[in-house]
Amino acid sequence: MTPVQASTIPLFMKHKDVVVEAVTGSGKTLAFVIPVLEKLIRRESKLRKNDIGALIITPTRELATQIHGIFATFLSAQPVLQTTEDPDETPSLEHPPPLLLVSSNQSSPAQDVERFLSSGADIIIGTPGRIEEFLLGRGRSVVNVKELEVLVLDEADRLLDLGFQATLTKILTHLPKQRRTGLFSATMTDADAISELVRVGLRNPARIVVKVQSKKQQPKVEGQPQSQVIEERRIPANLQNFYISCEASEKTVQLARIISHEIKEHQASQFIVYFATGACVDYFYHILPVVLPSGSSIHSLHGHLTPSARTRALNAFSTSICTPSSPSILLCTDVAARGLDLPHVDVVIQYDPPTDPKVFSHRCGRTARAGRSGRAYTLLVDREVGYVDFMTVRRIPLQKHRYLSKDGEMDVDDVSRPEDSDTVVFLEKIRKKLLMDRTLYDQSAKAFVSFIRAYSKHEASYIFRLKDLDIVGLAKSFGLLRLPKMPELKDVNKDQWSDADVDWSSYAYADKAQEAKRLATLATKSAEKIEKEQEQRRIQRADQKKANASWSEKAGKRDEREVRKEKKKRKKQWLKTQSTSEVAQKDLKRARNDDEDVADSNDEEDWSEIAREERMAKKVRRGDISRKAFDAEFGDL
Ligand SMILES: Nc1ncnc2c1ncn2[C@@H]1O[C@H](COP(=O)(O)OP(=O)(O)OP(=O)(O)O)[C@@H](O)[C@H]1O
Repeated sequence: MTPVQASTIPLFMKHKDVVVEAVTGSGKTLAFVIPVLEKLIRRESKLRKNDIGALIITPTRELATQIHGIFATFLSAQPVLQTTEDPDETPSLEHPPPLLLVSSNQSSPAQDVERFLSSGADIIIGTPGRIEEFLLGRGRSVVNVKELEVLVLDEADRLLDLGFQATLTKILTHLPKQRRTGLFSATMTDADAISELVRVGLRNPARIVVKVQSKKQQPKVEGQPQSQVIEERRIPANLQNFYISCEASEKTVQLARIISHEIKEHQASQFIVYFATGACVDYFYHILPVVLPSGSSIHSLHGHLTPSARTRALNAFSTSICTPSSPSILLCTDVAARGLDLPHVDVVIQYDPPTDPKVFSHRCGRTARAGRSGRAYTLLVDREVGYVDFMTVRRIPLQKHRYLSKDGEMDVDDVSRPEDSDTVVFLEKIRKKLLMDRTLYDQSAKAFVSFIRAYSKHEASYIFRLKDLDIVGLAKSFGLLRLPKMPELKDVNKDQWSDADVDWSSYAYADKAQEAKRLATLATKSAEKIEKEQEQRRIQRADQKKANASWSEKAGKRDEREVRKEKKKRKKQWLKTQSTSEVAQKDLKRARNDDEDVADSNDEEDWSEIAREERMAKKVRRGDISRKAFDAEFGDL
C-alpha cells in the first residue's frame, strides 16, 4: 500500500468521513476504490435493482472513465454465480458491474436510466451534469438513493469550485445524510477543506495530509562540508520541475528544443504539452509537425472536441507504441490536467502557465507517478519569472534550466543573449505551412486572440500582465501572417513586426467546398463594391450639379442687385438735373449716348424705362400728376 492508502483505507472503512490531500500519482484512487468495494461487499442485505450504494463524482469525463475502468476490473474478478447455455445472456454476478454516466454519443440520459435498470449497478461513477440528470431528472422516479453508503468527490477542490457549485448542491441535498463522504485531491488545502465541511455535509471528518519531503542542497560555505535540508513540497519527490526563461518570440523554438533535448539526453518518448486554450491546441496541432522531430505522432485533447473525439485522442495517445525515434506528443488544455493516470509520460511541458495556479501541480503531476521519475518544464517570458517565487511560497519549487540553444551550448548568458536566430527560421517555416491552406490562417488568428483573452484572466494578474506581454514577439512565435485586429493591439508598438507577403484574394482554402464559398462571397462583395462606388459617383455628380445651380442662382441675384443699384444711381442723377434746367436735358441725352456706348442690349429696356420716368417727371412738374403717384410707380428704384 502507498502511504495515502495506508492512512485512508482504515479510517474510511471505520465509517469516518475523510478529507484527503496527497500529491499527484500517490495512489489516492485506490484509497477510495477499496473501501467502497469492501463496504458494499460486506453489506448484510443485498441492494435491490434500483438502489445505488456508492456514488463517485469527478470533474471530467476522462477521469470518470478511468475510475470506472478500475472498479470494473475489480468487479470482473468476482466468481460467476450462474452460467447459462445462452451466450447472449449475461452471466449472473453477485455484484453488478459499475455504471458510467458521462456525456457521450453512445448513451443519452434516457439510455443511462435503461442501462441502470438492466444492470442494476450499485456503484455509479460520473460527471456532475449527467449525475444530476440521472438522479433528479429522468431517473428521479426510478433510482433509489436511500441505501447510498458512500459518496466520493474526486478532485474535490475542483468540484466545489464556483463552476460546479449549483449542480453539486442539488445532488448533495438529494442524497441521504446517513452516508460516508470522502473528499480527495492533490490540492485540497486546509482552507478548502474547512470552508466546505458544512456545505458537503461532512461530520467530524478525519483530515489526511500526506507530505512529500525532499533533500535540498544548502549553498556551499568555505571550509565546511556541504549540508542538506529537508524540504516539504507539494509535488512528487521524483519530479524535476524546471522553468526556462525566454523571449515571447522564442517559445515555439524552445518547445521544439525541449522535445529534441529530452529525446537525445533521456531517451524520452511520451510528452504532454499544455496550452492556454482549445483554439491554441487546435492550431499548434497543425503547425508543430513542421518544427518537431520527424516521426513524432501528435494528438490533441480539449473540451471543445466531441466526446468521441476526446476518447479517440486519449486512447490513441495512451496506447501508442512510442520510442525516442517516434515520440508521442499530446497537446491539451487543463481538461487533461487532473487525475489522468498515464504512467509512461516522461515529460510535461507547459507552453503557457495555467491561469489557475492550483492547476500547475496537477499538470506537472502527469509525469513522475507512483515513484517513477519525470521532468516538467514551464516556459516563462520576461517578468513572468516572478511566477517562480509565487510557486515556491506554495511549496512548489521550480529549478532554473538553461536556455536551450541551437548548438546545445551550455550556460548561455540569459541577459546579454541576442534573440535566437531560429525564431526567424521557425516563423518562415510556419508561415509557409499556413500558406498551404487558408483554414490554418483562420485558426492562427482564433488561437492568438483566444490566447490574449486567456492571458488577461490569469489569477496571478500582477505577474501575468497583458500590458507587459510582448505581443509582437508572441505573434512571431505563433508564426502569424499578419496581426489580427483587436483592441488589445491598438497601442502596441509594431516596429518589430512585418506582415507576410500574401495575395489575400488568391489565398485559398484547401477544402474545395469552403474555397468555392469564399470565391462566391468574394464575387458578391466585389459586385457590391462596384455598385457602391457607382452609387457614390452618382451622388457626387448630383451634389456637384446642385452646388453649381445654387452658385449661378446666387450670382444672378448678385448681378440683379448691381443693376438695380446702378439704376437708382442714375435716376438720382437724372432727377437732380431735370429739376434745374434744359442743360440737364442735354446732359441726360449725353449720358444716354455715353451709356449706350457701354451698355449691352439688356440696357435698352432700362433706358426706355428711364425715358418713361422722364416723361412722368415732366408731368409732375407740370402738376398733371402728383408726386405720390410718381413715387408709387418708380419708388422702388
Ligand atoms: N499500492 C500500490 N502499489 C503500486 N502502485 C500503485 C498502488 N496504488 C496505486 N498505484 C499506482 O499508482 C499510480 C497513480 O495512482 P492514482 O492514479 O490513484 O494517483 P492519484 O494520487 O489519484 O493521482 P492524481 O492526484 O494525479 O489523481 C497508478 O498507476 C496506480 O496503478
